[in-house]
Amino acid sequence: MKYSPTKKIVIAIDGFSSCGKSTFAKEIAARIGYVFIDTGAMYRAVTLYGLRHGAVQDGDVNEALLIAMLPEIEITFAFNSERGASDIFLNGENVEKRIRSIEVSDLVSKVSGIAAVREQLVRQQQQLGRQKGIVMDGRDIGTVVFPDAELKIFMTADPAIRAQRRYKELEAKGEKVSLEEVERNLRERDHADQTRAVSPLRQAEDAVVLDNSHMTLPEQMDWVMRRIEKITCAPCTSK
Ligand SMILES: Nc1ncnc2c1ncn2[C@@H]1O[C@H](COP(=O)(O)OP(=O)(O)O)[C@@H](O)[C@H]1O
Ligand SMILES: Nc1ccn([C@@H]2O[C@H](COP(=O)(O)OP(=O)(O)O)[C@@H](O)[C@H]2O)c(=O)n1
Repeated sequence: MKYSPTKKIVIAIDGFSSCGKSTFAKEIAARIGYVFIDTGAMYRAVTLYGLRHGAVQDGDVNEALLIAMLPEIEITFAFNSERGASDIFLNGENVEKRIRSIEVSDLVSKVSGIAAVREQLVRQQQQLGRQKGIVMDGRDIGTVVFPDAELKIFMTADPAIRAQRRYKELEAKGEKVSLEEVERNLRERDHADQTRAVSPLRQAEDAVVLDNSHMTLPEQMDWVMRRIEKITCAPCTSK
């Protein structure tokens, strides 16, 4: 059936690591012609910058140094038609692949716990979504970035299934990493993201929970399109 909306909305997708938020958000955006923004990529890009410029070293983050570097960091997006999603650029360089390494994954939750980093990125995220028609995924989208989002989804999946999915993805990309390392990274990040002082990962009160442990992407799409249509097409169906 053709999707004929009468209004544009903001769709906020939050949840645990590697449960399929970006895959889902990308598919939704393609289906209804929205912009998709992966906010995790933004925290990863700041982490990569810190690693390259000595503010993130030996598994630790020099907060003062990284904060001083923030004005030098420019993050932009450009649509990549081959991937069907936007690639992320760090000061003009396409870092879409670089930011997915286990080295960045191991440090990103330390960087994302810094209030000044969050302030800068949240401001940019709010700008990107000011005209609506956006699907954004992350950890604090429904709680902090867009507390008034019309549709909020909180995603989760069995931790062993999530680790297996991410492991398969990294293995296919040729990254030398073990399943144990991936599991450990997921566990540590989920813990750090849920317990940090600033904007911790939590389910917004008005979010709908989606556990996709045993769901395929087409099943998820049926689930979400019913909800999107209800919100964006309500006036037309009541005529
Ligand atoms: N419903 C699903 N069933 C099986 N695998 C999935 C599903 N959704 C996503 N995946 C796979 O799981 C991995 C993590 O997905 P991703 O979208 O990157 O998660 P997140 O954005 O939550 O970190 C990817 O390899 C993706 O292809
Ligand atoms: N809105 C967001 C998005 C990500 N993050 C941080 O960035 C990290 C990487 O996010 P991600 O979405 O790329 O992680 P994956 O689920 O893809 O592994 C998370 O573990 C969080 O520490 C955040 O704090 N707030």
